[in-house]
Amino acid sequence: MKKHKNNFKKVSYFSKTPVFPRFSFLLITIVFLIGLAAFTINYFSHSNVLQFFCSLSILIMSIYFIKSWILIRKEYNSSPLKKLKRFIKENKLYEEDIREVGTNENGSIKRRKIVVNSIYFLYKKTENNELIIRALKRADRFSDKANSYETLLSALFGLPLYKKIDEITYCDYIFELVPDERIILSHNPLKKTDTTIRVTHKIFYDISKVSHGLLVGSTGSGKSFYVNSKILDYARMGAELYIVDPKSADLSLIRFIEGFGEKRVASKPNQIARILREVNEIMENRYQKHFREVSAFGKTFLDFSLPPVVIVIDEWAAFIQGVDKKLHDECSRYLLQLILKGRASGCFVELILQRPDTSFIEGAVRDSIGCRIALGNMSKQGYEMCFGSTDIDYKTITVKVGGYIQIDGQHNSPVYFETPLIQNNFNFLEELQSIISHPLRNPESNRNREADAQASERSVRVFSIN
Ligand SMILES: Nc1ncnc2c1ncn2[C@@H]1O[C@H](COP(=O)(O)OP(=O)(O)OP(=O)(O)O)[C@@H](O)[C@H]1O
Repeated sequence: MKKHKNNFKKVSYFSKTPVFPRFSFLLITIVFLIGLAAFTINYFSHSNVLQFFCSLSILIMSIYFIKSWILIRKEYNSSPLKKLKRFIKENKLYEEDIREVGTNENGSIKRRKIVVNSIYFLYKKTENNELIIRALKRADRFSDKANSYETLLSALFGLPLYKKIDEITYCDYIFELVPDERIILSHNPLKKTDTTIRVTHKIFYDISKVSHGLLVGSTGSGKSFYVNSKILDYARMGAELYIVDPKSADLSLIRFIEGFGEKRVASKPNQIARILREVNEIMENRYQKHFREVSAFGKTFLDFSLPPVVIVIDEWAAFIQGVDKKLHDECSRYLLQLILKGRASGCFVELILQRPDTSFIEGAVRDSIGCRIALGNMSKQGYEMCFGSTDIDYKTITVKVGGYIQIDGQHNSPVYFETPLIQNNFNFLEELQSIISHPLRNPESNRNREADAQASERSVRVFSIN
């Protein structure tokens, strides 16, 4: 079996069984015969001690070899190589042709069916415990169907398909050997701060590389619970949080937490516009102060110890539809600026929508959002508006907190995941309060926090003059 580039191993109809499993039976037989010969010689010798030790070592050796042989065969039989070879044969993924192979005794031409072409698969197991099966598209009769084996391959390996990536020259089927697990939210004493958002045990990202979030889902799909877990992650990294909750629902209760109040939590249109303006002002102020010189090239807010500033906006569509044109245009402009310009300065938007609609969020803006999530079942158009057009078959979501996620730089198509579990005894507001008042919350950025506060106060003054 040939090794392909990127550590892939190649399998086709023509692949041979590797040497060890192929000759292991022969090896065992040889060992057994040697043992038998030794036993016979030993039997006819007259020393009892020699007889005993010889018999014992023969017995141990035989057991060891038989066990190794069973293990090798077992490993080989369950290997992707053996399974894919069987798959190719049973599904006739090869081409035969009748060829002349000589002459018969009576002089007539001898013909035989021989295999002339086969589908080619590559496979590898990754460090993340994923099994990648790659069906090659070699411009032959197997190319058209290379992207249609998900059900068969799932059955072959007894694993659900995790991801499928359809490219011009190949189609990758990715299976998780160790399934991902949900995080269980629990009281988590702050030990150190970093800029990671944790989604599941396997899925997480750094906000300095992946900025902004879009969360879409119908009512009851788990959006608010999921955004709570994101808010805690942001709070742990020392972020300055602003909450926009036009429905005055659960999120607006954050105003009762010390340090939030009406200044940071808005429900009424004018308050919402003020908060959006304030965060824009902070962003512009940071650009003026830190990013004007050429030395700032390639730097981000982390290089200047600036805390992230995050604005969480629940039900953007409901809000923007219900305001007059002036406010609509103003708020839309602020949102757009933040999404397009916010990353380097550390100003981020977490946008929550009941359904993705291009009238609320345009394709180009959506594409600037690094982490996009659709919770619950959605129509094809719904998925398309959230992730752009992809070639994946979204499975029916039966678990309430299940959905699809696509993170820039990590996934080139959406993958299934389940949001962190929030148990009944977990008190989100208490946890947020304990994080916010923790002394470890990014002490070195306090100075910059003050500068931001001055900027936002200036913005409030401008707003009240307006
Ligand atoms: N991560 C979770 N852990 C535990 N329970 C959850 C989780 N997510 C959702 N639920 C359950 O589902 C219910 C609905 O979730 P949630 O309120 O987050 O939905 P939603 O999408 O925000 O709905 P709406 O748009 O109506 O506000 C919750 O009250 C809770 O019982």
